[in-house]
Amino acid sequence: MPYMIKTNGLCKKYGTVMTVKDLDLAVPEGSVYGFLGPNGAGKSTTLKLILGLAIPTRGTITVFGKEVNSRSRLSILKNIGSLIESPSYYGHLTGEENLRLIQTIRQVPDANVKEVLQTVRLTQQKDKKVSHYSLGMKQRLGLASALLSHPRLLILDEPTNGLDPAGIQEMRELILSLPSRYQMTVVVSSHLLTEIDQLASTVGIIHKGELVFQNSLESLHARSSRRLLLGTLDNSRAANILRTNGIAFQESEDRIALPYAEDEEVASYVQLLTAEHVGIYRIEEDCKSLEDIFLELTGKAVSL
Ligand SMILES: Nc1ncnc2c1ncn2[C@@H]1O[C@H](COP(=O)(O)OP(=O)(O)OP(=O)(O)O)[C@@H](O)[C@H]1O
Repeated sequence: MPYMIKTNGLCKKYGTVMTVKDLDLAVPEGSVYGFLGPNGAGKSTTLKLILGLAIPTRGTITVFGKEVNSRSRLSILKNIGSLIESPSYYGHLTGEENLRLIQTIRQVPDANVKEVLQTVRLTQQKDKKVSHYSLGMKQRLGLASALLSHPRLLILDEPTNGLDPAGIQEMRELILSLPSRYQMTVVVSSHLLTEIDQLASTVGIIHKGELVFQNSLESLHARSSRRLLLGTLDNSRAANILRTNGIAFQESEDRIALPYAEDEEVASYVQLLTAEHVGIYRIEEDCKSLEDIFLELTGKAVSL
């Protein structure tokens, strides 16, 4: 699979603390890569390393198949759009005027300004002063300036932070439309599982600077397997009987957890246990949620 970004053993130390540890990121071309982790996990640091805004302590970064170093950095950066921390603007200028300034500096075709304003749905407000923009509008203007030169790679650090629900929804729809509209790869970081769940095709989960999961969103979902929880009056006897009969199970708090089974199989478990006089008072179906999986991976409750 062709990758837009690959990092190899990437490390960043601040003082004595290893903020990013041995990170092997692999961002497939054309994907929306959701970079998920609790606050302080090292997401922003990693993104800054990729953008050359911080220097790795160890390890390598490859973007567009080229290793990022002091010589290649500028030519690589030309093809990356980014939105990291709050973008700064001239408040006394309009949205369009701000974009025109960037367009001139970056020597991007004139027509791109109109086009990106449309993409981020700011055409109607292009003549308003930016100081009168809402936070959501400012964030969309930031996205517009990141898109101005039609980069092949877009890096967005917590792009919905601080937005209201309508702003979040708008930003989400926008991000989802980008890969096909511009044939670009998007990396988007968030501490919100639900957000990544709605945006990403590939997910990387970082915890305390380490990558604890990296795969497709489907494979993350596949971990949320269904199972059966059995409540019996004597769990240790029930466990012995199941074990003797070669039935796989796990003891889970005050329940016995069995892999999901069809009706007849469930009936046979009941028969087996009741024949041995183990009282069954409850059978329930349970599905490990994405939150449970996140908790397993990071040992930390997820924000929703
Ligand atoms: N320039 C710096 N100097 C020293 N420590 C830093 C620096 N930048 C980040 N850190 C520390 O590195 C750790 C990871 O920070 P980082 O901003 O990468 O996390 P994050 O996952 O993006 O979280 P958040 O969503 O809270 O920004 C934090 O403990 C932070 O204090």
